[in-house]
Amino acid sequence: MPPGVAAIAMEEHTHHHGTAIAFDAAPEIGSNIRRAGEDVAAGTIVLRRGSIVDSRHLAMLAACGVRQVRVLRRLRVGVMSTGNELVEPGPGIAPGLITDSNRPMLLSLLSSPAMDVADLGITADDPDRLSGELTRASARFDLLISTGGVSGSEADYMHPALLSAGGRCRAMRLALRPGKPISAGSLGAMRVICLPGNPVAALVGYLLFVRPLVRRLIGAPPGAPSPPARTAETFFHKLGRTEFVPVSVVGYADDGMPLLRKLGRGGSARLLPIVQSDGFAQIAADVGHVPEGGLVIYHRFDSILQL
Ligand SMILES: Nc1nc2c(c(=O)[nH]1)N[C@H]1C(S)=C(S)[C@@H](COP(=O)(O)OP(=O)(O)OC[C@H]3O[C@@H](n4cnc5c(N)ncnc54)[C@H](O)[C@@H]3O)O[C@H]1N2
Ligand code: MOO
Repeated sequence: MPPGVAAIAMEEHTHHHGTAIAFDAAPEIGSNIRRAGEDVAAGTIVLRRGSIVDSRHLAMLAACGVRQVRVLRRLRVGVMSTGNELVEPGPGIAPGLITDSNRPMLLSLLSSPAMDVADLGITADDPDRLSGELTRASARFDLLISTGGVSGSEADYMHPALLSAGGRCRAMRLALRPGKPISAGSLGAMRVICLPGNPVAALVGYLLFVRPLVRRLIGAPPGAPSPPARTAETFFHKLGRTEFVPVSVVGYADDGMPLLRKLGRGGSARLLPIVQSDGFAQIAADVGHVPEGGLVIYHRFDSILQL
């Protein structure tokens, strides 16, 4: 800015007459001038310790001429599928086999600049191999997420494998549908969450247990609670387990809340309803059928699938 300039007028609001310039209107003193330090005065705190650095902060740091900041190291997370029946996605599949859909889902759910997420592939239902994988993983990761092998039948080995590797583990049956069987524990400093194998059960387990834990470990504040919504029809529900059902928004109630309709027959192994729906409705364990117009919690996929 040349010294002594009091205001800037836009060229299109002026007229040239030879070497003279006429203004359409007298410019206000200071107009169209950005003064050094106007946005950030010297001494302003632009980023506090403990902040999650996102794109806005990167712009600010760059604008302040900062080339490096100290950050926490990334959380190291391993994702493993278990099951003899599992194969990698690809065209065609032999009878009796199942394509591994949990791993791509979890790897995507966990992708974040705050984390280094490693794909540990598929491990067979073999207690020694699982235990070996867990031991190797404990030297590399802060957190291991597995799916499959937790429902407690003879061929479910996550719980025994974690114990035989020298870890701690609790096998639980939660009042949750889908997502009843789940195990959790640790091996050395590595935390372990063993989600059920059924894909929708794995997703619900991720949302309820993995996501909050990961947010805490990377220093992010707890996610905002999901809001209530109203049912557009009766939601039949058996007492005893909190249920997550795929729903679509079909309109808005008089009070402005979304009106939800169930997406056909859900189920813990069925991916199509969750792809065709907008989110999950959560019906509490101690609530029976929810009548038309009744309240449920509505977890929108477009917010809960982000970390
Ligand atoms: N004896 C019992 N059996 C089962 C119980 C129970 O309480 N007692 N609970 C049922 C419920 S509920 C669920 S959920 C499942 C979860 O069991 P597991 O974690 O042991 O899972 P798997 O048997 O390994 O797999 C279940 C189902 O999901 C398929 N699967 C596994 N991994 C994947 C993957 N990565 N991608 C796609 N699909 C996967 C697997 O092939 C099975 O079909 O247990 C019930 N049984
Ligand atoms: O409860 Mo399991 O998690 O339905 O399928």
